[in-house]
Amino acid sequence: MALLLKNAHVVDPAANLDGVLDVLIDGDRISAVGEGLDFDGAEVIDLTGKYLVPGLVDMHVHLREPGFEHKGDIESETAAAAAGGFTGVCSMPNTNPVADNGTVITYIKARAAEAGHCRVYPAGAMSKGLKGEIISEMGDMVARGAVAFTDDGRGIQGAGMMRRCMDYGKMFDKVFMSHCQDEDLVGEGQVNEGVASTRLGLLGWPAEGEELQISRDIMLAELTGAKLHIQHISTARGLDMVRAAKAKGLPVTCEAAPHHMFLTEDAITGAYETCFKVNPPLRTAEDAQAIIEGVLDGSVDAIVTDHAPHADWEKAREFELAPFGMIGIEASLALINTNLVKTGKMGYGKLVELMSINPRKILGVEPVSIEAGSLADITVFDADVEWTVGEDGYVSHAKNCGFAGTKVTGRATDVFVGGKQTLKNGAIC
Ligand SMILES: NC(=O)N[C@@H](CC(=O)O)C(=O)O
Ligand SMILES: [Zn+2]
Ligand SMILES: [Zn+2]
Repeated sequence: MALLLKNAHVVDPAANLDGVLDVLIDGDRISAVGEGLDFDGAEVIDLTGKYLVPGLVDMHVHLREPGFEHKGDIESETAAAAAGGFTGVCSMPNTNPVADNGTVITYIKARAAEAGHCRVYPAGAMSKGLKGEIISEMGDMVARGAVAFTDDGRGIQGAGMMRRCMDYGKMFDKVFMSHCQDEDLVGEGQVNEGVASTRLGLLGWPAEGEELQISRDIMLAELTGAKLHIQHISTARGLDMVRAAKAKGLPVTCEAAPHHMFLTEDAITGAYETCFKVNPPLRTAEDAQAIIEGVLDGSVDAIVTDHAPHADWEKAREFELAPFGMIGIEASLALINTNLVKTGKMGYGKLVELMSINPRKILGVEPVSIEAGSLADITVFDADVEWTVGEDGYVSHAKNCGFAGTKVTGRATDVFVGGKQTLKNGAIC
């Protein structure tokens, strides 16, 4: 049956739209956009007062399945994505078995289709077992639907190996996404090296441990001609390197997570606050400010969450023993709305670029826009509703959110994926 979405405030810079319109969906595609649309037999959904945008995509998410279902699984974490307003996510390969071959990619896609909450665009590992030694089965993974390569969870340590991955893999025309961490320099680092590590008596994870690999990978992208995307960028200097690469015309993009913009190392007041243990670590206030400025000036291409579910018992340990990572996919839209849009720093058009248009572009997946013929992947949100992160629990299997208790404004109400509703009035369908 056709669906007629009435009276929403449509924002889509790609289609040059910013105003109240109706959207007609027929099957999995949008069939008309305009004022006062009518369609015989269509189910009508009134969206007066709400924003309607091309479906949001979070290009950095850990779904944990296969292998770490005690943290979360494809069903629970894609449902959390829908609750957060996302129509698609890019899944990271640090599962067990690692997503380093076509069979695992096929498994992830099949489980995601079965769950039906959002699209999953799987990233395949660059190296077998994320060991940084042998190139993964890149061609086989691409043939089964992998959209990008990354060893996320770790970085490729050897520059020669990274070069070989890029040289070999660039024939598939996919982006190389880099988790930048020089393991020899970072060692057992727990929190940002400097004031936080000194104050807490924890080993430091220096900014240089990230920046060295950002700089290396930019040089290797130039050497090989491969497309490079820097993951979860967290330092001012790292971002300047990306800026310089872009100015040179290199195919380099980067992403940033809300926790590296709106939380700093100062949030960690005790050695048991493991919800703030993330990789790369929360940095200084100056770094966080620089990342926000990068988002506003276009140096940061995409907002991601690096949604990283962990079990309570894994996080309820001493800082050194707890795993790195926090969840974030249910709060991301609200955090950006609250801190960047409602404060007047940017508009919804920019939000759509950062959370919808650019992620699809970087991943090379079919673009979506609010116009006839486009896939009907659509996010609808209430920009003014106030709520507190975590107060009603999470749809995610995990609770390790560094923003728990934060008052925010704005929340997704309805999500459509290929014309099928996956979130209805804030409830998972
Ligand atoms: N970011 C994190 O702190 N953790 C991620 C790994 C990663 O993204 O590098 C995880 O898999 O838990
Ligand atoms: Zn990472
Ligand atoms: Zn990650």
